[in-house]
Amino acid sequence: MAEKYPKICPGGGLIIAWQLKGKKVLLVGGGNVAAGRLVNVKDADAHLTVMCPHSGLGAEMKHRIFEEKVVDAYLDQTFSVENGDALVEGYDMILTAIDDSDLSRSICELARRHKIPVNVADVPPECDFYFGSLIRRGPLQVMVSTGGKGPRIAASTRATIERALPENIGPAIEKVGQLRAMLRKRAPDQKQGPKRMRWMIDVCDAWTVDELATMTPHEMDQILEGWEAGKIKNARQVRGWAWWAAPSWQGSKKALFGTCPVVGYPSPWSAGIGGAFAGAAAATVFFAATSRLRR
Ligand SMILES: C[C@@]1(CC(=O)O)c2cc3[nH]c(cc4nc(cc5[nH]c(cc(n2)[C@H]1CCC(=O)O)[C@@](C)(CC(=O)O)[C@@H]5CCC(=O)O)C(CC(=O)O)=C4CCC(=O)O)c(CCC(=O)O)c3CC(=O)O
Ligand SMILES: NC(=O)C1=CN([C@@H]2O[C@H](COP(=O)(O)OP(=O)(O)OC[C@H]3O[C@@H](n4cnc5c(N)ncnc54)[C@H](O)[C@@H]3O)[C@@H](O)[C@H]2O)C=CC1
Repeated sequence: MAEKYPKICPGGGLIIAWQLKGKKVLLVGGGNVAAGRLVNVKDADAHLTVMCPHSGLGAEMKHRIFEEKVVDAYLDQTFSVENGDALVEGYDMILTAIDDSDLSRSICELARRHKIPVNVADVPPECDFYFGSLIRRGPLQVMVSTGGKGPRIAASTRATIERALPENIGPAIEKVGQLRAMLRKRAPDQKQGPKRMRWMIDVCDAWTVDELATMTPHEMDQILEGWEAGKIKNARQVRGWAWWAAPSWQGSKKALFGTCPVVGYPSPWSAGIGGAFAGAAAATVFFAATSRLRR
């Protein structure tokens, strides 16, 4: 019997989209790993301070600090535990990416005392959270984690997922965001929540990713005209004959007759049709052969 409720699988981490906008992050270190952390936290709009002596900065970190200027504060100094309390004061998150695990552990203890969440790149058991292998397509974010067990496998799994993503997934989500905002304006009442959600689910399911990605504001208005009557207009109804020439239909043609971009096997449709023909041909040959034997 199928489980009624999802099974609890202990031993994982909590995968969440932590909102860091404007939060103060201290990053200690300036090598390649620190440069990777920088991308992660700046993608989340954090206020970032980098602490690392100038002589220790790698090429990417130098570029980020002095050319791209995405680092909000740069402190040209080494972290020392003697004045550690003063150094960590006021931060919302601390990240270390240094080649000194004793110092990493000390920074970790300091952060705990100050109740600041901390990630220590070289001492996984001490971390409050791990980083993962990431995909970013506009508003879409995918993270793969192996709980620290196999970072390389996290990266290769991420690459597999990346290849499976529809090309237009980012713009499609942007457009859905706009449509949702327009719907909230048209139907702002809290009590309409369940109807709003049902309607959004049905619209998202009725339009393909390519169709959503190419939706115009005028088409959104047309879809919204169906809201009061609880009607869901799909792309063919909104676009009429133009739909047949639209990129989404070209995409559907590819799905029917092309090859799968992930593993390279032919589309299930053409494979199915081809398989049926091949099956029929084989059966005919078999029948012909056996009937000849019978004769
Ligand atoms: C715990 C964690 C740190 C944290 O977040 O706290 C951690 C820890 C460590 N990694 C080490 C090594 C390698 N790390 C990578 C790659 C990545 N590592 C990443 C994350 C994490 N690595 C966190 C857990 C992630 C998870 O859940 O799986 C990724 C996913 C994201 C990112 O770094 O931003 C990024 C891929 C990004 C991408 O390409 O998409 C490779 C492969 C490569 O470079 O190609 C190798 C060499 C192969 C190997 O060693 O396996 C070592 C040294 C071990 C030693 O000294 O022997 C430690 C420390 C230790 O394990 O003790
Ligand atoms: N993805 C991950 O999480 C991975 C983690 N690691 C671990 O992460 C750590 C950092 O790796 P890399 O960037 O390759 O090392 P790296 O040796 O290139 O860089 C270390 C950096 O720390 C700085 N540093 C050292 N002591 C400091 C101090 N007291 N205050 C401020 N800055 C200080 C150095 O100047 C240098 O910029 C290593 O310990 C490594 O084992 C390694 C590979 C992957």
